[in-house]
Amino acid sequence: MERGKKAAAMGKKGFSSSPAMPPMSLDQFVSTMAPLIDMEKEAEISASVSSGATRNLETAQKRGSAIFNLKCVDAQTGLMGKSLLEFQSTKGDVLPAHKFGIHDVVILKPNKADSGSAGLGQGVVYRLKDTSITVAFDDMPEDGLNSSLRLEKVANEITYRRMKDALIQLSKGVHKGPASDLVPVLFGERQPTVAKKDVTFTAFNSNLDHSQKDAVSRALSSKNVFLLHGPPGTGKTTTVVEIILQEVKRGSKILACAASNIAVDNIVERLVPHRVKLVRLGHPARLLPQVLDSALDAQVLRGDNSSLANDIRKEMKALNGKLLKTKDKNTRREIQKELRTLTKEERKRQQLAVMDVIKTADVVLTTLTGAATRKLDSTSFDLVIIDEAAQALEIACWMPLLKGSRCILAGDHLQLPPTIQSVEAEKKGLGRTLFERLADLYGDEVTSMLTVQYRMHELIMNWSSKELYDSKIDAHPSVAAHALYDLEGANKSTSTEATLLLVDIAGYI
Ligand SMILES: Nc1ncnc2c1ncn2[C@@H]1O[C@H](COP(=O)(O)OP(=O)(O)OP(=O)(O)O)[C@@H](O)[C@H]1O
Repeated sequence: MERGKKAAAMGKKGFSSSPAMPPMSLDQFVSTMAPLIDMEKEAEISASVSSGATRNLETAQKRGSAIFNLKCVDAQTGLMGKSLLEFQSTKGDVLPAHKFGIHDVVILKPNKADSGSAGLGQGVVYRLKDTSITVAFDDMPEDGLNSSLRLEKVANEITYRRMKDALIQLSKGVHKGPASDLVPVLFGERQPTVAKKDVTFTAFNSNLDHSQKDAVSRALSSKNVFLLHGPPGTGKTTTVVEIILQEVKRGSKILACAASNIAVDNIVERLVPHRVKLVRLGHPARLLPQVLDSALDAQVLRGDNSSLANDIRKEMKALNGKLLKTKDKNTRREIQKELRTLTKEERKRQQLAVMDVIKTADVVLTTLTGAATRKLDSTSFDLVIIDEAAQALEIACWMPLLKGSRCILAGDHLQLPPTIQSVEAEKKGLGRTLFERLADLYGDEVTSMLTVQYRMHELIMNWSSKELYDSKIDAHPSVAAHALYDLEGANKSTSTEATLLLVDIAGYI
């Protein structure tokens, strides 16, 4: 909401929410961001246990970043070979107060283990109820499950390492590689360009409104960068999906990302009915059940190389059995040699299986952090699309951007900014997004704003339209006058008839 206030106070200067800042050079960006990423990492670490500052378990428990006195009540294999372990409290029905969330990375330890001790396994929170927590582990922890246990939340250091790596790549100057022509445009050293002829297209979605069609056409014409500015409910994701479909039709290979897993899954779900060749990268515990079929792990399991790897594993199991029974030194040496060869072959087959899937996909979808996976090291893309770009740190956007020669960012920098833990890093500019920076740098030249909203009554819309969007937003007739009592099962009454009630809360908070 801070953004809204800021923009309103500034007198509606179009799509920029902050005073125009001088363009930032690549060198300035690198030198400003490096210490800010460290500050943010420290802030996150101090809010978790296991790695870094907070070694005091009592404090961790009070803060909710460790849950003690757990028992394992169920162990199942699922989610493409992952082990799903369910834990409940040994001390009562409801788990103690905690701050664990779905998708958090956690370590399982014996209840009484020292704070610095190695855990029984590391996994990802898959399901959370008042009375239990289910964690997905890559491998079943070998022992210790029958004793009293605890879970510790781990700071997600991989994200910071990957952001730092992207910064290092940028600092070296990106003269080669897929993004070599894009980087100078995104730092104002070279002007953005567009196709000489207007691009016409036949829409897959016949309901697109005029602002959505115009945005798709401009996106298709852009040669390096395009900003899709989507105020609330104006069909930003609907438009992103249309752009992806049009680009696939043109033969582009696309990397589509967003900061959150849910936003990525949202795009996957909308592409699947169009039978696009796509793959969703990411830990299966973090994906919506309805997109699991598109997951890399699921597709790898269906591939030829994967079944070969499976055969090899069976062969290795048999050889290991033989090894246990054999006493003769020469025979043992022979078996061990064969096992080493098979291990290499199995790893190669696994890698080939992954590469096959990625190579044949027209659209690869993942989170921004996921785009830095080694699995994509040798893959480049014609287009990188980032949804929710105004809620993502700029440095996080660079993880996918370094893999492509063109980019489209979709978002609304007049809504909530990215969440930042370190107050100091925020003050020093970590939260200034690439979307906002490019909107300041190039404005209308690279931006289209969607102007029809499909979500709210026009009375609700009018305030934000007037204060933030230059009164350019219209309510679609299907929602412009819809009221609560129009909902199925709702009765007409004074409270369902009112559309907008302003309550003065002065004195209440
Ligand atoms: N051209 C259209 N005709 C009819 N309905 C539409 C159209 N475009 C979008 N919608 C509907 O409007 C709603 C919002 O669309 P979408 O999720 O694409 O918007 P968004 O801008 O990404 O949303 P958010 O504000 O949550 O970011 C959806 O229910 C979608 O089906």
